[in-house]
Amino acid sequence: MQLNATNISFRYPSGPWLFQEMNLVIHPGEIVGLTGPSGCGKTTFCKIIAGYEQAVEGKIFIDDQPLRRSGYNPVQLVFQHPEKAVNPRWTMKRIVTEGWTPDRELLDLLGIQQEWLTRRPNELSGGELQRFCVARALAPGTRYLIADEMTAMLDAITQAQIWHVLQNIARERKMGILVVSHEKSLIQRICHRVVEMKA
Ligand SMILES: Nc1ncnc2c1ncn2[C@@H]1O[C@H](COP(=O)(O)OP(=O)(O)OP(=O)(O)O)[C@@H](O)[C@H]1O
Repeated sequence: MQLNATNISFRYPSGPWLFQEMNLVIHPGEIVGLTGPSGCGKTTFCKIIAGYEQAVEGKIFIDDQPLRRSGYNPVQLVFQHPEKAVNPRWTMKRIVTEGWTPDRELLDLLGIQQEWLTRRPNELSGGELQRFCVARALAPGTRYLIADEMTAMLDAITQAQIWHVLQNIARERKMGILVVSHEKSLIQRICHRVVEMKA
């Protein structure tokens, strides 16, 4: 029932190997930290395990099955910059209901105000927008959430609120989370274990 990245090697065309034969397992409900120096390939690795980028070598399995290329992606990726992840012309209601319809309880837990739903992305702060990206990623079909510097731009209170919700969901739904962060205190506080990538 786990997410299994096996022997993953990657290089961008004509670039050096970013990583070779990297292995990572995330169990259901497990919160795993991923740290490493800037440029070592953390974001690239996240894109590979979410199926956004193809590994040069190696495979991603969920429950021993290769990651599906069609239908709802059980591995959802949330990036640092929410403005790059939304259609600027859509209303927030349309954006957050793109893949599923979060209930009011979840929106409340994430601090999403009703009146924001009729706005467009440029009428919200980065932190407000990121709450929508988190809600959008939490459909019942999400088995693993990949949080790539997801709360790096948020103030401490908003960050704590979002992680509190995600820790509860991870426990209740047995959803695994990969937390990429340069913030040691965040990693120490919420992760069950940490994987370190070398330069
Ligand atoms: N599309 C691309 N084409 C070529 N090289 C790229 C591309 N995207 C990233 N890189 C390079 O790959 C390396 C790894 O980038 P990546 O964003 O995965 O690192 P990272 O560990 O997440 O860094 P940071 O901690 O600074 O966010 C960097 O040297 C980057 O310049």
